[in-house]
Amino acid sequence: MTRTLHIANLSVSTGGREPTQILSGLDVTVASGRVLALVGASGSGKSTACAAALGIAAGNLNVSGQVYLDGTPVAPASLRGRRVASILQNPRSGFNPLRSMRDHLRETMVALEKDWDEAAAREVLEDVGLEDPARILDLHAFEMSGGMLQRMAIAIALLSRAEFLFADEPTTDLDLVVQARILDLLAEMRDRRGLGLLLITHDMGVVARLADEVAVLDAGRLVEQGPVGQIFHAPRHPVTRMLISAHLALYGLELSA
Ligand SMILES: Nc1ncnc2c1ncn2[C@@H]1O[C@H](COP(=O)(O)OP(=O)(O)OP(=O)(O)O)[C@@H](O)[C@H]1O
Repeated sequence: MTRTLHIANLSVSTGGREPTQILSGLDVTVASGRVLALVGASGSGKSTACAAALGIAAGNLNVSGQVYLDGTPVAPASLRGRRVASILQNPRSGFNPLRSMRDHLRETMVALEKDWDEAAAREVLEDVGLEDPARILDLHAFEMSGGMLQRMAIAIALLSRAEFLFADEPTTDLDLVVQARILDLLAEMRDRRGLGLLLITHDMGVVARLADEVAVLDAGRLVEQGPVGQIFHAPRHPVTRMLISAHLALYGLELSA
């Protein structure tokens, strides 16, 4: 059965005397076994959309809209962790500074009603390219680099077996070898376990490699949405065309008219 997470009419604005609209009525659906890429220029509202849908938008923002799981309205906070794992842009914010990486993985296993399994924990750390897992398990967030923490967040998401994953630029700070490995892992989670992935990225190479559907944001509005092949071969909106052109230019290619 296909499960769906429908983010409906999501709007976000700043408060205060002169409010600014950051997101205007975003409507997208993430389905199990599919990857939906949310793309757009810097500042178009991608990260805000992800945080608002998870119920963790910054306190100064006004959020309206509704999230539906398989058609039933749900509170975003009730989805986090178990149903929807997340890998956010700033990985440090996701870790409790007082707890070791072993504690964080243990919590994930407890949530799954499993006993601590050191071998499984080490394996998942190796999967995401964290070498010397025995040492890593004893570390705290302040002892680790941003890249290591990003891999750790991905390891926790892998271990959690959540049905959906919201990943905000999950591979941006990683070297190309680890980046390729993580993208392969995410594809495997989609194909084998039917993970539904909302992937936020500005990297159209990542989109080409992983996405099934693409949604394009411009100044907080959804301006184009479609299957990945259509977006790459027949982009309609100027922003989509700009993103594809910039990507093709990396390979010395041009978008045909
Ligand atoms: N807490 C906040 N208060 C005021 N403005 C905010 C807040 N958070 C985000 N914004 C503004 O909302 C707009 C969208 O930001 P957001 O980070 O969602 O964009 P983005 O598409 O994810 O960009 P990037 O790719 O650079 O991460 C930006 O203009 C940003 O300055």
